[in-house]
Amino acid sequence: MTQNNNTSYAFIGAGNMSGAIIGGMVNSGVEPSRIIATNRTKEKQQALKAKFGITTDLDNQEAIKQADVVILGVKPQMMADVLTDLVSNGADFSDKLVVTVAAGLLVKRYTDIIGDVRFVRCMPNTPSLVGHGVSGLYVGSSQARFDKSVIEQDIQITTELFSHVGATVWLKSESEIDQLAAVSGSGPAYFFAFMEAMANKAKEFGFSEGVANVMVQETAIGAAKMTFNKDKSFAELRENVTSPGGSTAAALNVFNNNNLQATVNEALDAAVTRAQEMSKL
Ligand SMILES: NC(=O)C1=CN([C@@H]2O[C@H](COP(=O)(O)OP(=O)(O)OC[C@H]3O[C@@H](n4cnc5c(N)ncnc54)[C@H](OP(=O)(O)O)[C@@H]3O)[C@@H](O)[C@H]2O)C=CC1
Ligand SMILES: O=C(O)[C@@H]1CCC=N1
Repeated sequence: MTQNNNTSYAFIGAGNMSGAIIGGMVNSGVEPSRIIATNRTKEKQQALKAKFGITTDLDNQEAIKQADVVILGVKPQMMADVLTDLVSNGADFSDKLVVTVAAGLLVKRYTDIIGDVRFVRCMPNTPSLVGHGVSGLYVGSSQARFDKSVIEQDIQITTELFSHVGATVWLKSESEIDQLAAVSGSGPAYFFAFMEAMANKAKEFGFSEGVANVMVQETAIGAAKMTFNKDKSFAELRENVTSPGGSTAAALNVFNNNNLQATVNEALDAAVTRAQEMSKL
């Protein structure tokens, strides 16, 4: 099975992450009738149906039956129970490509429950919704039992799927997923936290909430867009804003005196450590 205009997708668990991927897929032109989503509570499903026109009226078993690619989008803590329940109720993954987006769960944890099926681990991020996602991808070593051509096809199908919502990065070892997650998986939250802090200070200066938000939003998107100019590194772009002895230099000195790089290093290391801990739970 190569991905084509008929490939169908079932998202099991339609929360924040699945919703972002589904939205990004539909926005990039994937036919909504090829996308099924299930969720434990019905409100989120109904919202996705209303917004994107996808199919949401099937239960997990029927959704899996009808799909070529099954995307597992429940919380890591729930994954084993959800899969055990599916298998004990007869779910058959043998002709499916199964893709998980959960953090901190090793491939073996899945294949121990659902068997040695065709399997890809993905670490996406929520900017998938707006076509600027980053998806780290890893084909499990248990895939060694499949023909090289099957694995290559699965790599192609998954690359095409996640290319609909942004950039794809194939990883050579499963441990790299935790590192990629610390950068791009969790990364949007770091930028949101920084934006929140800047907007709070702008309001403290006396700007209205609306003006504070616009200043921060436009600055963030403008700065991000400028980094796609391949002629200039992040450091050069920073230097271009920073007049020697000027006000930007005064602000950056505060960040540096508070060890910005060391703080970022410590935060990303903490994310990796937590993902590693989760994989052992
Ligand atoms: N959010 C992010 O930025 C990222 C998340 N991830 C991964 O994505 C996964 C989902 O995270 P996120 O979307 O944030 O979490 P959410 O809680 O938003 O989504 C999980 C969804 O799964 C549903 N669910 C639970 N049990 C079942 C079931 N038996 N059948 C169908 N649906 C079920 C929940 O329903 P209910 O409405 O009842 O709670 C919920 O809507 C996690 O494994 C996380 O590690 C990966 C990268 C980034
Ligand atoms: O916080 C989490 O566990 C997931 C992984 C990356 C983003 N959200």
